Parts: sequence; C-alpha cells; structure tokens
Amino acid sequence: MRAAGRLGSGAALWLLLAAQAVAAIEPISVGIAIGAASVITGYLSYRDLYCRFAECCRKQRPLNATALKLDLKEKLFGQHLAAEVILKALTGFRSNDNPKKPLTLSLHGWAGTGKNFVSQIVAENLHAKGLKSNFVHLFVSTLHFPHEQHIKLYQDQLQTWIRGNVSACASSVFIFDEMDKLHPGLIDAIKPFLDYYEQVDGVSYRKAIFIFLSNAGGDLITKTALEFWRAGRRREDIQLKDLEHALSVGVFNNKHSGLWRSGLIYKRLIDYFIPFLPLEYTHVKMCVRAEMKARGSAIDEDVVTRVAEEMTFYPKGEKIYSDRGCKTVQSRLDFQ
Ligand SMILES: Nc1ncnc2c1ncn2[C@@H]1O[C@H](COP(=O)(O)OP(=O)(O)OP(=O)(O)O)[C@@H](O)[C@H]1O
Repeated sequence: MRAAGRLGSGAALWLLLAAQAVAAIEPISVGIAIGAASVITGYLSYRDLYCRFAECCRKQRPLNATALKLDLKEKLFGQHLAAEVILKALTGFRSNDNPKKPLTLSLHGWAGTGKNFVSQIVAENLHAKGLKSNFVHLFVSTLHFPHEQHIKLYQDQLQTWIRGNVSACASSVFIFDEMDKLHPGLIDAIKPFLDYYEQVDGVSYRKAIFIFLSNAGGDLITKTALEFWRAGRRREDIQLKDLEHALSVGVFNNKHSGLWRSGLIYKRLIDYFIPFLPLEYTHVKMCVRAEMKARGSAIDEDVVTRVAEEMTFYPKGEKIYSDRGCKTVQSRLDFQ
C-alpha cells in the first residue's frame, strides 16, 4: 500500500537534496523533511514510516544468526547443548520461506539453569522489543490456568488467543512457562496449530514459534551429567543424543510434566527437546560477574566468591551442582 505514486527519479533526488539542505540549517526539521520527501517520492510507504514509530510485524524480518550466536556465547553459561540446538533450530527455521509446520521447542532443566533467560534472548532476536513485544506472548501455568475444573474454558481461550494473534502476526512467539504445572491434557488444545496443516480455518500457523519451559526431566539430565562427571568425562562431551530420546519418553510418561501422554509428543510435533544442564560453581561465579557488570559495578572477585559460596550444591557427597542454578544470585548480591 503506497502513499503516493513514484515521481521521476530526478524529482525524487531533488526533493531529498532539498530535505538534506533544510536539515543542515535546522536539524529539528530533518525527520519531517526527509519523511515528507520520502513519502512524496514513494521511497517510504505510509507503512514504512508508521513502522519507524510503532511496532510492526514484519513477515520477512531476517534473523541475524551472528548476533544470536554471539548473545548465546557471551550471555548463556554452561549450556553448550541448548546454545547449539537453539541456534541451529532458529536459523534453519527462519531461513526457510516455506516451513511445513511451526517451530516447537521444549526446554527442560532444573530451576535457575537459564530456560527463561534463553527465551528472553530468543524473543529479543526475533522481535526488537523482546518479551515486551506485542508479538511475543508468555503464558505462566499457575497464573493463567490455575483451576483444574476450568480446563475446557482455558482450552477455548487458548485457541482463540493463539488464532487471533497468529492472524495478526504470522511470526508470533508463544512461550509456555511452568509446563510441569499445567493440567494434563490442556496443551493438547493447541495440537492442530502445531501440526503440518497448510491452514486451519483460514489461518496459517507455519511461521509461528512455540516454546515450552519445564522442570520435568531435570532429574534425568542431572543423572546423565553426573555420570559423565564421575567417569571423568568433560561436560561439553555430553551430546543431544545422550539425552533427547530419554527426555521425550520421560516427559511423555510423567504425569506432572504437562505433556503426559500428550498428542504433541505422540504425533512428534515437538521439534527439539532441549536439555539445560545443572550449573556448577564456576558457572555461578560467571553469573555473579555478569550481574555485577549489568549493574555497572567493578568486578570484585572476593564478592564473586562469597556469593558463589553461599549457594547450596548437590549431590550431598560431591557438591557439584547449584540447587537453584543462578536463580538467587541477584538477591544475594544485594546483601554483600
Ligand atoms: N545458564 C545461565 N547463564 C547465564 N545466566 C543464567 C543462566 N541460568 C540462569 N541465569 C541467570 O539466573 C536468572 C534466573 O534464571 P532463569 O529464570 O532463566 O531460570 P529457569 O531455568 O527459567 O528457572 P525456573 O525453572 O525456576 O523457571 C536469569 O535471569 C539469569 O540472570
């Protein structure tokens, strides 16, 4: 939808040069002048101009894979599997102009290992406003679906909400936190949207992204990490194949996973089960340093050590993994 037809290129150039000349004299006029010239010449449509001020869902906004890779490398600690799989899954999905189904990721791990944190990074790389974007939607089980007796109502609301939002923006992102606290069966309401249909009631869901976050499977992930540690093998040697299948089966058979006997698993509609490994003492220290940096403070290694040593580590004998990951680092830092 163009605001005006294009003028001849000579006239267009003249108008832009005139706008620049005005800008040199009076900088405040620059936006208005260039904006007006652009609209008149057809270089910018009303929509382009509008999108400079308001958030727009740009269908073809490319994913900057380099920026995402850098974010994951620099900000996410101790999660080599998650970083690798998320980068691959997102770049593959977004570089495909014609995906056959929406991308569905299921993130698993104990508290404070970075599942919400990574969702935030992903959201920011997909939509400039990140979690605050109108096209990124966060559902929290205990907040949005608290009562077991209202499952049917929640299912209807969820379908309506997702349908409405994908109609408005095909590349919408939906994040479901606390999946392990979701009533069994509820999530199956969105199964038709995750399937390989070209359209459902006139809406295509194929460009949307669904991310599930869950503590379910955390024990299984810890067990594998511990086996590697006890065998003297490097944490970085743990591969997705060491965990992914066991994770999907474990979650499918776990009544408290939100995906118990779920058609999403049965029909293989979840593209990746992504394990978040339990965090070690060194990772906790990295989190403390990152938090200090974010607060603009100088890194004080004594404080870093003090905060890390205040955390509780398990299993009882070896004390390798922080039982809350990096979750209480921020509040502990306040007390130093
Ligand atoms: N692997 C990590 N790398 C860097 N920072 C992390 C990591 N894990 C956690 N953090 C820090 O700890 C905070 C809390 O972590 P986060 O909310 O992502 O945990 P979670 O895995 O979603 O936990 P829960 O299962 O309880 O929701 C994050 O905001 C981040 O600052």
